[in-house]
Amino acid sequence: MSNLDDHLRGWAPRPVVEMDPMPPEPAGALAAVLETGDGFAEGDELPALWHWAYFLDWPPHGELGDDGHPAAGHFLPPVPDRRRMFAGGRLTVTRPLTVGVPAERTRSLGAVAVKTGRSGEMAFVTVRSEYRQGGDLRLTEEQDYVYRSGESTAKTPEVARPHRLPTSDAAWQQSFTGDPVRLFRFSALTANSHRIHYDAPYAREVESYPDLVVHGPILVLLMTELARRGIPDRPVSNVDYRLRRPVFAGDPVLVVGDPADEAELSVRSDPDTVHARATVGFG
Ligand SMILES: C/C(=C\C(=O)SCCNC(=O)CCNC(=O)[C@H](O)C(C)(C)COP(=O)(O)OP(=O)(O)OC[C@H]1O[C@@H](n2cnc3c(N)ncnc32)[C@H](O)[C@@H]1OP(=O)(O)O)C(=O)O
Repeated sequence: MSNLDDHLRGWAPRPVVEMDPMPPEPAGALAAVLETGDGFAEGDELPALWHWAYFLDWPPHGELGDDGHPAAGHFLPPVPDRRRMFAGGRLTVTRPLTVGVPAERTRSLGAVAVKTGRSGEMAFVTVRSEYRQGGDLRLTEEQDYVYRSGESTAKTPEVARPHRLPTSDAAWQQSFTGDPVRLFRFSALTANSHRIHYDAPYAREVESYPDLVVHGPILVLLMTELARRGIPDRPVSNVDYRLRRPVFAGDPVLVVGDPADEAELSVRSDPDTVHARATVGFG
């Protein structure tokens, strides 16, 4: 049995129910950070995945670890020297959430799996969430987090840093380069205080990344938004995504996709490296 299996044996956090009044302001702030041009008022539908700006955790400062993440948390696994990344997830939209209507979220532990990849032993922890308004199920979501234990060495498989955009003949294309100000604003908007996203000396010297790490949720939102704008007359009904390689601040990437009932999107850099993939379905 592996080290991580030892630490995770018997870990079984109970489900947690939380409420959020769902005011328009966080959606408006996310529109500003992503530059979508959307405005929100009470009664508007929230686009798929924009609930990531709601139900935020703000633990007291003294409860944060050296990495800026909460030192302990209900769905944070008991792994020593825990290092976490967002690895993937799935969303099903039964009906979009309505801005201005209080929502209830029930979170529970889904799968826990220890796997060995190119970067060594990792624990994949899936957190399942159901979102309801007025008692009706609106969203069902699973999010996969990957946890490693111990000192960081060369955790990212070697890949050349991209300097220019790849070419593509995809119907949908959008270029993106993460910069420290946008990353800082997204961290604030999602209450994500992990230092890899806004503290460059920490990201380089402690976690051995070449630069600030672009939040996985930004990449997933860029793909989902490209699809939402590509087929504006059909609502997004499901999103399935996986984050494969980190994107670093200053590195240009191209978000691409083609229209389909189940549209395939990706975030790519040159040389032809896939950083993230998503399948977006429409109702
Ligand atoms: C928010 C937030 C944090 C962040 O935003 S962090 C920045 C965003 N996240 C990333 O940049 C992650 C990028 N991805 C990676 O670094 C790697 O893909 C990862 C997840 C470390 C895995 O890489 P490996 O090369 O070590 O692993 P393999 O590709 O060889 O796969 C090994 C087995 O693992 C399975 N697997 C891979 N990805 C997933 C996944 N998303 N879900 C479930 N399972 C996964 C893969 O299938 C292999 O399994 P086998 O059974 O086939 O062995 C914040 O903290 O809140």
